[in-house]
Formats: sequence, C-alpha cells, structure tokens
Amino acid sequence: MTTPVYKRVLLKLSGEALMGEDQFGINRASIEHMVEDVVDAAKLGVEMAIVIGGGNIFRGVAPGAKGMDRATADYMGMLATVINSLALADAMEQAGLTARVMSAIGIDQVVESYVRPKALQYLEEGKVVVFAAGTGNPFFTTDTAAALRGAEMGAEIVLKATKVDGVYSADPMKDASASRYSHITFDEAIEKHLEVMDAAAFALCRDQKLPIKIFSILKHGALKRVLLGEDEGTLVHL
Ligand SMILES: Nc1ncnc2c1ncn2[C@@H]1O[C@H](COP(=O)(O)OP(=O)(O)OP(=O)(O)O)[C@@H](O)[C@H]1O
Ligand SMILES: O=c1ccn([C@@H]2O[C@H](COP(=O)(O)O)[C@@H](O)[C@H]2O)c(=O)[nH]1
Repeated sequence: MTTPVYKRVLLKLSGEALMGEDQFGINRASIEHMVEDVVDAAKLGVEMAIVIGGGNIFRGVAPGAKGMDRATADYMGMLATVINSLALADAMEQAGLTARVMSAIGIDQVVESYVRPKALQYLEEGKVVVFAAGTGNPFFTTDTAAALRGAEMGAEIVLKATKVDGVYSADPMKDASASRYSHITFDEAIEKHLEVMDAAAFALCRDQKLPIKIFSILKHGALKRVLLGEDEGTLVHL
C-alpha cells in the first residue's frame, strides 16, 4: 500500500525528542532522523503543517525560571519553539524540502508572522509550513497550538509524534505496568487525566471533530506507516 489516507495533516513534533541523549538543546543526529521521516512523508504527497515543541530548550532553562512571573516564563518557552522551528526548517531545506516558518509572535526580522491565508497558500504549493511560537499566548502549550493550527488549516488529523508509542493507562515512563490503547475517545482521555497531551488540546480537537494519532517519533518509519493507514500508535477519536 503506497497511497496515503490523508491529504493534509498537522504534525506535532516533540521538542524533547530533539535533544536525543543530551541533557538539553538540539542533537544533530536526532533532528536529521526526524527530518528523514518528514521527507519520506512529503514524498507520499501529503501536505504537511508542523508545530514543534520547546521542551529541549525550555526544560533546560526551567530551573532558572523558577519563581519567575508565569507569563514571562511562558513567553520564553514560546521563543524556544522559534529556535527549534528555525533549526527544523533549515534541516528540511538541506534535505531538499521547501519550508516556511510562521510565528504567532511578531519577530519580523527573523521569521514571517502567521497569516492564515498565506499559510494555506504555502500548503497548497507543497511547502512544509512550520508554525512557531505556539499559540502566541501564555498559559498554553504547543499541543494546543497543534490543535488550533490543525483546525485552522483544515487538517484531517493531528499527528502527535512524541517519545512514547501511544496513549497508555498511565505514564509508561513512570509505570512499567501501564498498557497501551489502540484507540480511545476524547472524553475517556480527558476523564482519565491521561497526560500525554493537555486537556485543552484534547477538548479543542474533540469540539472540531479533529482526530489525533499519537505515536513514537523515535521509531523510524512510524510517521509513514501512520500516513499509509497502517496499525501504529493510538487513535484518539470522538
Ligand atoms: N497516559 C500516558 N500515555 C502516554 N504518555 C504519557 C501518559 N501520561 C504522561 N505521558 C508522558 O507524556 C509525554 C509526552 O508529552 P509531552 O508533552 O511531555 O512531550 P512532547 O510533546 O513529546 O515534548 P515537547 O513538549 O517538548 O514537544 C510522554 O513522553 C510520556 O512520558
Ligand atoms: O501557546 C503556547 C505554547 C507554548 N508556551 C510555552 O512554551 C513552553 C514550551 O512548549 P511545550 O508545548 O511545553 O513544548 C510551554 O511549556 C509554555 O511555557 C506557551 O506559553 N503558549
């Protein structure tokens, strides 16, 4: 099977996965592996919008941010996602894709600001669009940004590529007895407080009838398998 089941997707890439085995920052091999998977996905002809998290940078500065005003710390986190977005777009360009970064916070000397019709135009032209700076608002996360931009772009699904291979009954990093769901409803995920994605993101996707697939970015080829409709990760649905 080589025909993708989606025409347009919103891919949420884990910021934390970018640091690989390092303590923080961007690990070159990790970003290149991620981009290889994105290239394979683009070769299928799927239109791809991307949101990347900031955990690899922001969790590194978090001890210094302790005691800071929450909104100020959140703006620092959003700026961390701009750094990751620039690195990702650069790596994608080096791999032969055409990428555009659009920021939810105005920093026009660095990247263009997010304008919805322009982003839609880029996608139609086959460019990969990276949405930086989350939603542009404190008290949110890049998961919510992924849900928001996914809905705005008319994506058929939000693909959360993270460090675990799906949604579990408990955090599998902390509880070895946790079991993985092949699918779960939004309501169940919210009611059970499954923290693989924040509740605001789950709720927005539920309201917009936008399914989510959660799978491992550390498993090479998993993204392509998801796009081809193969059994991979956990589907969160209505
Ligand atoms: N019920 C659960 N099922 C699966 N993972 C869970 C669950 N509860 C908590 N987690 C944790 O959620 C993490 C994924 O979400 P998180 O938002 O922290 O990371 P990310 O999105 O990959 O990183 P970033 O925020 O840097 O983009 C997993 O690595 C896992 O340890
Ligand atoms: O819309 C948003 C998105 C992000 N933030 C802040 O950035 C960090 C990093 O994002 P992650 O999703 O955790 O990778 C996040 O912890 C927030 O502090 C934000 O305020 N608004």
